[in-house]
Amino acid sequence: MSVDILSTKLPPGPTFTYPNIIAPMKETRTARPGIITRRPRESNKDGVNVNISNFDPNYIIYDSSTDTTYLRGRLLGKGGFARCYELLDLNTNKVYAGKIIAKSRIAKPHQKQKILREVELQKDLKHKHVVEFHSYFEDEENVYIVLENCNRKSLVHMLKHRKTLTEPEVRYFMTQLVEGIKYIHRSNIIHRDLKLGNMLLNDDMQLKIADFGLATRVEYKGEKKMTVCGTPNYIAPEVLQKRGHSYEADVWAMGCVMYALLVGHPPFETATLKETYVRITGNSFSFPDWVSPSSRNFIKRCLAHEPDLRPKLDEVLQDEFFSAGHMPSFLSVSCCTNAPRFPVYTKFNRPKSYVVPDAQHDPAVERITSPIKELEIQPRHEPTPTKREKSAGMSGSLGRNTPDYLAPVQSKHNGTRSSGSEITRSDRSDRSDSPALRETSPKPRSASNLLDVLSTCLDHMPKDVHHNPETVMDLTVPWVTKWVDYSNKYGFGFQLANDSIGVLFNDTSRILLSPDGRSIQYFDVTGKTYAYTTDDVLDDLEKKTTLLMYFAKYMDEHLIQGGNLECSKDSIDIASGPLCLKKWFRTTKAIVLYLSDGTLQVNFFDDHTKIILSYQRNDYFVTFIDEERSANTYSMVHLIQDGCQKGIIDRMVFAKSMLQNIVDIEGAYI
Ligand SMILES: Nc1ncnc2c1ncn2[C@@H]1O[C@H](COP(=O)(O)OP(=O)(O)OP(=O)(O)O)[C@@H](O)[C@H]1O
Repeated sequence: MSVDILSTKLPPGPTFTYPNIIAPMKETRTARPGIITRRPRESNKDGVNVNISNFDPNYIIYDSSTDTTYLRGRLLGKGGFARCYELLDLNTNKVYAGKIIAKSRIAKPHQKQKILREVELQKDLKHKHVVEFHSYFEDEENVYIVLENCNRKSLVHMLKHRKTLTEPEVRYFMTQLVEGIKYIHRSNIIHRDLKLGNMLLNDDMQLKIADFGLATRVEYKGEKKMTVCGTPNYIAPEVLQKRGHSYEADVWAMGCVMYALLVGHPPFETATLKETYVRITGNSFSFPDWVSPSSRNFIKRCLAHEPDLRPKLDEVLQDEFFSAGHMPSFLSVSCCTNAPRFPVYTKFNRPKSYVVPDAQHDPAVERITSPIKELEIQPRHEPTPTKREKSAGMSGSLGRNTPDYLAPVQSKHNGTRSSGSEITRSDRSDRSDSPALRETSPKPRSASNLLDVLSTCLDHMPKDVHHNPETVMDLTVPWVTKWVDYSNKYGFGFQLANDSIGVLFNDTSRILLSPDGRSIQYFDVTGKTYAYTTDDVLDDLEKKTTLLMYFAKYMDEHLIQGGNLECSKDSIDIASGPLCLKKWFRTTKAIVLYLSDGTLQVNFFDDHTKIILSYQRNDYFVTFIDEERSANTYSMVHLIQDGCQKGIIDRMVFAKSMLQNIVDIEGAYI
């Protein structure tokens, strides 16, 4: 809670005149249950989902001045005067934060004054780092201030869980705080109560400066304010000493906020107010060892005893603290409780200028002037033959192109293998008599080869089996663990089992964030690849990189992994580059995902089961993820021999028709 400290001992500040803030108050009343004629909707016109179960249909608040009915929802917090609740506007279905102040609590004139000042100063402010004012009204019992909803609480709550924040997080919040204060000062307002509790967070982890209850307007250039107000731990020495203060008092508080975020408590905090004030006026504070030199320097600059020596807000973002070191482009809400893992950052040498040859196809790379590193996509090549393959006389693509077990499959297909006989490894070495297969199967990872193998498997496996075939353990299956289809606007986001995250944009370019979250690869529409780090994003790829981060954040916060299928983080890069989603499409039944290593995944909409067909360790496998999200992988060799349940076979048949589509559309060599 903020307090007008020492206010009883000091002469009052400039007299507050009732500002012409709101049109003369019209009659308002709290509506009674039963007057709602419109059923709350589950989403508003911005497409934002509203959880209507959070709102009490029996608690209705009515603003007759605008004929707006609100439902009261969850309690967001309590202050000295106010209780703040989520309010659902039934006209627009938008959720706001409503500060509700009981009139019985604001009987004294200065209390009412505080509220009016807050409204007067905040009502015209519009900035992404300042809580937006929506409306103000009264009824017989309460005063209501309706504000932008910041439902991730405040930096106080975050610090309570986390104790201290990492330097990149502090850089992220401080940059936003500076932007917000710069705007407030440009509007001739001094906030005078900047502290962690007044730094609110919305769902996107954007900082929003709140609580203008102690703010004041500077009426003329050079005006000094005399009222002693603020929150003890954050109050500037010139305010305390009544020397007259101005915007610089906010810069001081900014230094206190940054110190608190890094160290866990404000710089002058002591057990008593008196001792705190002695420290503030004596400029006595120190840093624990772990605070970096650039953080210390910046905090020291903000905490200069003389206001004129503090940095000017227009310049602060050039301070080394902001200009060097990692600056996250977004923070996940999980940061409220757990420290994020940030990459180790390396700086690349940027060539001075570079223009992508036919950038006009790709708006986001129209003016690439500073690619960090251009990588040509290597033509897909076959892996070098293994020793075993060499000694077996197999070389290059021929040996690889015919997977071990296909010879017996083929011979069974040709009627040369007696039914029921066991398929063994030694059987499979007899592959030289399968030329047809070789001709139609140019690469083991190609869609056409997978299609052939799958067809053979389906043709020959026993159909009336009720038992589960032998499962394969210890296999790294590449698959899409999460996806989000935003192709009506941007593209298709996906997360792979190795934790890499990517987006297949509508313009056919692709972007991929490595599993450790450090490096990004961008594949433009012509197939050129650009590699850079999250710390050093190519200017012209900022938009797509930001979109990638939004997709990542969305999937992190809203989606659960589609099955319990473990995958080691670094184990599924393939010879031709990092694993990536190559194609996707939907049917009415399923979504079909085709990966760059030739893996086909089909996610069925009705029961959320999934089938994954992959080529691993020279064999083909079928992975089935059931309704309970539990995964089992079978070798196609075993399936041919032992069969499997009808449900799996049906899904394999469907996958086959999807694969046929891919081959028909894209050609055999995709
Ligand atoms: N826009 C908002 N969105 C979400 N929560 C909010 C919002 N505004 C305020 N709150 C919550 O409500 C609490 C009370 O609000 P606030 O501190 O402004 O009340 P107050 O009584 O005017 O404050 P003070 O005691 O600091 O004078 C805050 O601590 C915060 O948790």
